[in-house]
Amino acid sequence: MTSVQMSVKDEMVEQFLDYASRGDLAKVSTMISHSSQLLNESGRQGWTALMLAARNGHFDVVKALLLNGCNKDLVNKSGQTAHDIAKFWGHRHIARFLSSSGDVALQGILPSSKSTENETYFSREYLNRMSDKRTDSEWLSAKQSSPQTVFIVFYNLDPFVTTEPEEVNDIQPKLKLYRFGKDSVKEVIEKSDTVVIFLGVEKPECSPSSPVSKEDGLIAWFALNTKNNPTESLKVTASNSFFLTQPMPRLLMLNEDEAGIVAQARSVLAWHSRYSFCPTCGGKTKVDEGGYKRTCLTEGCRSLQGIHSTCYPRVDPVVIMLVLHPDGNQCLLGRKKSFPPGMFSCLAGFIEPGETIENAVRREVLEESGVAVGPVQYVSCQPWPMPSSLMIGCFAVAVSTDIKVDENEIEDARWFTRQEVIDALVKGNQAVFFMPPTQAIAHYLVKHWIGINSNL
Ligand SMILES: NC(=O)C1=CN([C@@H]2O[C@H](COP(=O)(O)OP(=O)(O)OC[C@H]3O[C@@H](n4cnc5c(N)ncnc54)[C@H](OP(=O)(O)O)[C@@H]3O)[C@@H](O)[C@H]2O)C=CC1
Ligand SMILES: [Mg+2]
Ligand SMILES: [Mg+2]
Ligand SMILES: [Mg+2]
Ligand SMILES: [Zn+2]
Repeated sequence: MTSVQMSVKDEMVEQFLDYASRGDLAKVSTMISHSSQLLNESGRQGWTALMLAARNGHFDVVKALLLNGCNKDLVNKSGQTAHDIAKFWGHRHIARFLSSSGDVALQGILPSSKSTENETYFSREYLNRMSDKRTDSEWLSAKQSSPQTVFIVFYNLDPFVTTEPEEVNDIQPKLKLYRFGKDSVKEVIEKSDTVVIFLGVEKPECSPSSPVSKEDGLIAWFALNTKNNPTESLKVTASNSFFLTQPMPRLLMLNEDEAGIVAQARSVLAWHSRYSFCPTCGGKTKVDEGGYKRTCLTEGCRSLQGIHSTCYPRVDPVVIMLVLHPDGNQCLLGRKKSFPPGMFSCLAGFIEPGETIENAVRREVLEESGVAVGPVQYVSCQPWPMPSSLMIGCFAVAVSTDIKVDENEIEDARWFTRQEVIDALVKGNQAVFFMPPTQAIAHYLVKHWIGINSNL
């Protein structure tokens, strides 16, 4: 670097520190937008802009510097942080603000947390689960023999579906679950490898046109799964009907009501297919409570004492997060090797035992992208029956912005501007990159961020 270049840079730093010291928010913001490196520069005695603003009580400037990602832990030549300086000079509100780890400033990036329950694909409850009926074996067997009862059938966890007649010629026809009556599945139910579970009863408001049952007015639904191809034994009348192999992405082609039913049925049936024996002693188990419990048959087995957590279907919590840049105008998206070329999505990861949602978000983002995260805000969730995850969707604000990808887990991660994201949502795969389909919570999170921040 020549001495001329050095002095230009030094002059810029001096200017920046002077504006911060005088509390000139507009000038400070303009200079940061041109050169974010200024944020952590220091002048005489190692004083940074944050220290000078804190010294002179300029709260707005302190906030803006933190929002833009400056390091509040730097010390001057006397070993003081900006927090120490604010405290010494009696600016208690600034000291408090700095000691709250700057999260308050970063919270400004997040939308206000109105608690609205947002519906996602796989989350609609078409059935009332009526868990109290699961232990009423008489009621359950009466319902299994009722002509109004609906059975849905899975073969190795693939549901039997039919195409809507008028949509057969569409490029992507909508799929419907094939609704069997008791006589059509009788033979399959009798096979020893078949597992039958009770799903619930139709909510009257969801299915006003359905006939009501003679006994108690309730239309019950059951699901069954078999490991041997049951096609020969099933009585099917519709022509365009088949087992839906390759669940992803084809499970996303169901209507919203039925997607919710599949989320419930597939996850519980997947649990049965993976936990054939007692996980504690390896002994045989019996299916109880309408398919919602497997009880070990070995006398004295530890699984029968205390908390019976191995006896009930499991759900794996997964965090999925849209990480927002401290400038509020970019978001972090990544891609796994297995994604179709050009697709980027939110980062995601399994929550580990003994971990909060917020800490799992911070750990997974750091592991996969090298980006450090501050505040985290829950947005919405989505059951994901592949086989039994609950996707917990969050916004998170980055406190560092350099990316270092963990190539074992993902192939690439990048900051995308709001405009690039809008283009991807509007133009689909004609844009620089494309997003997962609308049914994925990743898509929902991105759209929610754009919607919330747009001035439209
Ligand atoms: N709905 C949506 O929009 C999206 C849904 N998802 C879903 O979220 C889930 C998790 O995302 P992902 O990024 O893969 O998670 P992670 O980042 O946690 O990485 C998963 C890998 O970690 C290992 N692993 C560690 N702990 C577990 C555990 N408790 N259960 C299973 N695997 C574990 C597995 O390795 P190994 O297999 O070698 O044992 C697995 O391949 C996936 O099921 C994915 O389908 C992801 C993105 C979007
Ligand atoms: Mg991970
Ligand atoms: Mg991951
Ligand atoms: Mg993980
Ligand atoms: Zn056991």
